[in-house]
Amino acid sequence: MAATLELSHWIGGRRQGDDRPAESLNPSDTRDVVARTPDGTAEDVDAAVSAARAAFPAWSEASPEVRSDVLDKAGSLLMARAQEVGRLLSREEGKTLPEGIGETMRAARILKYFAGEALRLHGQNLASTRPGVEVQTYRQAVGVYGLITPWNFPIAIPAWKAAPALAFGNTVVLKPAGHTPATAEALVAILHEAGLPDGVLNMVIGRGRVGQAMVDHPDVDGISFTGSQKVGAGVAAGAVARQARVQLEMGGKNPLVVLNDADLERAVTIALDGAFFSTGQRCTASSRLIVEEGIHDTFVAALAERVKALRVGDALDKDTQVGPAVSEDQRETSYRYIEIAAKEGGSIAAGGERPQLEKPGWYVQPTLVTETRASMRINNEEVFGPVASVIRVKDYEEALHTANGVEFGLSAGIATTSLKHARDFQRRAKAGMVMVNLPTAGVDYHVPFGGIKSSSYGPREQGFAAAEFFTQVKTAYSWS
Ligand SMILES: NC(=O)C1=CN([C@@H]2O[C@H](COP(=O)(O)OP(=O)(O)OC[C@H]3O[C@@H](n4cnc5c(N)ncnc54)[C@H](OP(=O)(O)O)[C@@H]3O)[C@@H](O)[C@H]2O)C=CC1
Ligand SMILES: O=C(O)CCC(=O)C(=O)O
Repeated sequence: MAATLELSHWIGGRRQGDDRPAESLNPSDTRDVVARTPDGTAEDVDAAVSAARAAFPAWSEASPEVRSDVLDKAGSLLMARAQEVGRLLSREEGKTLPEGIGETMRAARILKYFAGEALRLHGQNLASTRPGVEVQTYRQAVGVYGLITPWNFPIAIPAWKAAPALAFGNTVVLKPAGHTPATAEALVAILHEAGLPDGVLNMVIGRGRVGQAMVDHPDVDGISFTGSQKVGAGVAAGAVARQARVQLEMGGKNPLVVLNDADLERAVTIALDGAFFSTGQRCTASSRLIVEEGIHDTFVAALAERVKALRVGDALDKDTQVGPAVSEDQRETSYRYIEIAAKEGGSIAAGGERPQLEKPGWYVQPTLVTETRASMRINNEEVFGPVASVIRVKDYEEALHTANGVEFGLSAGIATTSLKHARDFQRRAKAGMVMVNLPTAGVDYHVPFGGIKSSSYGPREQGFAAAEFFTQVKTAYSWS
């Protein structure tokens, strides 16, 4: 069994906190303690915010080249260690090793992308309505950002929040998810190794109260949060009450529409990927498969066969296609929804049972529930596990109506060979991201990411859009 890591907070450029009452466990084998960690308090948050505030003037006024170089170097270091960090990620979170290494590479590329963006931050020059007057806009750093991140992308999400914050001259306090502190710590350590000055990036490890203390802290200028809708709502309320900036990325109940004219093989493959890979623990997962009746039976039969063939197992085994759920809670949520769906009239076409594996882990058998109705709970509430449901519809209009008929609006996909329907779906799907003949999950790192309705709140994350949240605009007038 690999060694247990002894982690500490990062405050003011140093590791601090050697009382470690909390543990993160390997979900593939719960006998394996991945890390022992402190359980941070409001005092730790206060110390981290003070360090971030003290570091802000020098960092925000440094040449953008300095910030760019640090991010670029950190990206290179992370790429060089992608195997090692990816293995740690898979051991701690439970996604398969190729998924863990892939996510680590994605984080490295995000760091490099924002190294470039640091140099591209720009404003505008406008003609004034008054002759002889010039108007310019600038984007400037805001101050101290609190980042609250989830466990399902334990390195990519901290990277895509921290990299733009740092690139544009802000300083940061990161609170990683309680289930995955070790992976986040690897990122923070690499950024320091790359030359990040003390106090620019701080990390306080601990449970939800650490996040709450950041939301309530009067010297935190903005909060970026990814996680559940329930916690997100409280984060927004707390931040808005004291006029802090806030950005939330929350759940999804993402539809994949499959039309009669779809390429069957492609439709099945994208449904399998979108619904079950990464153990279905993606806010972009294709959890509702909305299938036109002419292709319904063939599609369901072909997909059920592929779902049954998925190999569930230890995330680090080379044959594993679906790793465990991150925690006992997440495993039980999946089985609870399978039971609810069956009680409400759904039929289990694949999975449903508990896998019998030797290792004590939080495994879930990938499950396909068919014959469901749009009104059922399985089609309205986020499960966040390898569970997908099928809704049969009579035509495209009913499919679109069903796809749009939930409170979420993150990602939506369609499998079709009809240009007309593809373009119409792109226009009319009520979602922040629309995919044609592609899985709803698995997005690029250099373009905006986010949803509408209850899925997201505030400015978009990632790509060029990240400057909106992590800078403030100043308008300058001059006459000469
Ligand atoms: N949109 C997405 O990508 C994600 C969605 N989810 C959804 O959320 C469900 C539950 O997952 P869970 O991990 O419990 O998600 P949470 O929303 O509880 O956790 C997300 C982050 O918020 C922190 N947090 C918890 N309570 C507070 C609080 N009161 N104030 C500030 N921060 C807080 C968590 O800390 P800690 O981990 O220490 O509790 C974690 O860092 C999942 O089943 C899924 O439906 C989950 C993860 C990602
Ligand atoms: O689908 C993706 O690539 C990103 C998903 C994501 O951000 C999430 O699940 O939190």
